[in-house]
Amino acid sequence: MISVHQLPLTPDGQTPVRAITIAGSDSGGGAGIEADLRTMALCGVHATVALTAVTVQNSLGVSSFHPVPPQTVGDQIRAVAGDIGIGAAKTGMLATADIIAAVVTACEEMGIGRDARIPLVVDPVSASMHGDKLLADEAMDTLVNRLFPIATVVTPNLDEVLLLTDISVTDEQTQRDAAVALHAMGPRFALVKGGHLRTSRQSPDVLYDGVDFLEISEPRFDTVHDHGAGDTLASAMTCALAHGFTVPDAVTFGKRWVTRCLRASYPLGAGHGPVSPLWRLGAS
Ligand SMILES: Nc1ncnc2c1ncn2[C@@H]1O[C@H](COP(=O)(O)OP(=O)(O)OP(=O)(O)O)[C@@H](O)[C@H]1O
Ligand SMILES: Cc1ncc(COP(=O)(O)O)c(N)n1
Repeated sequence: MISVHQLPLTPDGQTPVRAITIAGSDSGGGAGIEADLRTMALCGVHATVALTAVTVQNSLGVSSFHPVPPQTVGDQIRAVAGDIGIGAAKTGMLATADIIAAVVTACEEMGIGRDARIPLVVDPVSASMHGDKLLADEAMDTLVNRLFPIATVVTPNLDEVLLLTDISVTDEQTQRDAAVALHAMGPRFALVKGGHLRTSRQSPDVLYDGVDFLEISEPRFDTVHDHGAGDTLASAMTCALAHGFTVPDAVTFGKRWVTRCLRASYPLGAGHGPVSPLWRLGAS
């Protein structure tokens, strides 16, 4: 039975497991790299970073963003993987086609990807929860043609599923159909998140490996404070992979983790507050 307390914390003075998040910064501290750093720290993982973009963002939305030069994004991955070493990698907001291409090149060089030593979780972030674009329209093809084929697992939400596959997920069957269509794009596993399936009292996520489906379901919370849920799930999965879990076990761990973080989410600003891993510190 996988529990949210399962990942071991490292004793003082010893080097913990390491992971990298390749993602954008959220100035409001709810999603993006800031969410990844919180979850990774509280999963006992030393988080390293390849920053892809600076967003101007708060609880009400994203007003603008500024991409980091693609060469600098790739060089951050090379610098970290070549010295510190990483057990697993995660991508979030990638902003432009040129950044995606630079990430793919650096991952291939450093042994990151589905057929390499270091597993790669790809959260194909296309827009914020407020509907503000975080990926250039023309970058979708590069995401699918270059990044998906090297992904260990892709984790789209239902809006991203619609953009990627033209499938509108409304029930279990269409969620499975979408997982099959996404798997055909090249990742080893496709995870279709059911967070936006508001008709259900559950929040079912479906994982597909080309043969078997695994449905991982937890209770649904009626809350508007769910900012950063997707990043938190993907980061927790990345931590579990860095600790040596299989992909199905990492997804099960990540799902339990994000559910616990949704239970602990809090209001912030006038809009959507963030999911919170701070419960792990023992406050609630
Ligand atoms: N209201 C909710 N109650 C329970 N679980 C939820 C809820 N909303 C989302 N989840 C779960 O949280 C995880 C993230 O799902 P979601 O579909 O919200 O991703 P996302 O839209 O990419 O998140 P983000 O808001 O960070 O972009 C999934 O495991 C999903 O099932
Ligand atoms: C930098 C960055 N990365 C990802 C998200 C998606 O998160 P959400 O869907 O909760 O807005 C975001 N808003 N900002």
